[in-house]
Amino acid sequence: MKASGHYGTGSIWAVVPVKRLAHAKRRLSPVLSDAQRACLALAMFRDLLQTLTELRELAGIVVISSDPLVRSLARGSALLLEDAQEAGTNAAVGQAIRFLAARGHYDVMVMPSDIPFARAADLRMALAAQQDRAVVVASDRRGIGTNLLAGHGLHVMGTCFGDDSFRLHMDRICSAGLQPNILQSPGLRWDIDTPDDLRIDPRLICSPAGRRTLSLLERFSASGYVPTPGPELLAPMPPAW
Ligand SMILES: Nc1nc2c(ncn2[C@@H]2O[C@H](COP(=O)(O)OP(=O)(O)OP(=O)(O)O)[C@@H](O)[C@H]2O)c(=O)[nH]1
Ligand SMILES: O=C(O)[C@H](O)COP(=O)(O)O
Repeated sequence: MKASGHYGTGSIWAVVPVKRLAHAKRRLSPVLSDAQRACLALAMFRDLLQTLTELRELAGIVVISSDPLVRSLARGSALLLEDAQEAGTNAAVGQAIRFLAARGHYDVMVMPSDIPFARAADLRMALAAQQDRAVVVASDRRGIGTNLLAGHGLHVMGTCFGDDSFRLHMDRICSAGLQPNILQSPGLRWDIDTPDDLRIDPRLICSPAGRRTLSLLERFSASGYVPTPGPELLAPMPPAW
């Protein structure tokens, strides 16, 4: 494929849709200003992109966005697709996975841009779990949303990101006669959607992933916009990490 971007040795393409920053994270508007939400969305995306670029096991990364800043920061690491419609997550993801399928790339790993704590090890697990006729799914920590969906031929199955997406994806995988492979990993479970999600799990604080996001949240908290994190935030990671 002829385009700028990051190209590894594998066959699976990572796909990340990114909304225009000015419209991002509306559910955080009770606690963060417009500018803060845009900065947070950008920090989370950059953390995830950095981790993805460490994964030589990927074929490459596709970022689909109309946001000029997102596009300029991703240039050089990802293949950029313009999201002219801006018609929501599924439309953007659909465009990206059809683009790849049309070029003979059927293996994809789709993630929202708000999972900054996803570690390279988590994503490697997802890549390894993606086998023939298996679709890998990781939910958010509430078991309601989908933080990762990976499989072969997802452009045929389609995606159902949005309300209750984990259940909808599971239904769709089963109806398609595919095998759901559910991935449980703390780094993948923590997306940041609501004010409650800003109280970051202490186990994530020492994670190698999410550094920009954490440092931004610390700055917000110092300026009094979000609840000040307690001392538990500095607790060491448990041995499992
Ligand atoms: N390219 C593109 N990405 C989108 C669009 N809508 C949402 N996304 C991305 O899809 C993922 C899930 O987005 P949402 O939950 O709808 O939006 P959000 O900004 O995370 O949060 P809210 O505004 O609070 O709903 C994130 O990576 C978004 O940036 C869109 O219209 N185009
Ligand atoms: O289920 C979903 O739609 C995903 O979790 C992505 O969206 P989010 O930004 O709401 O996490």
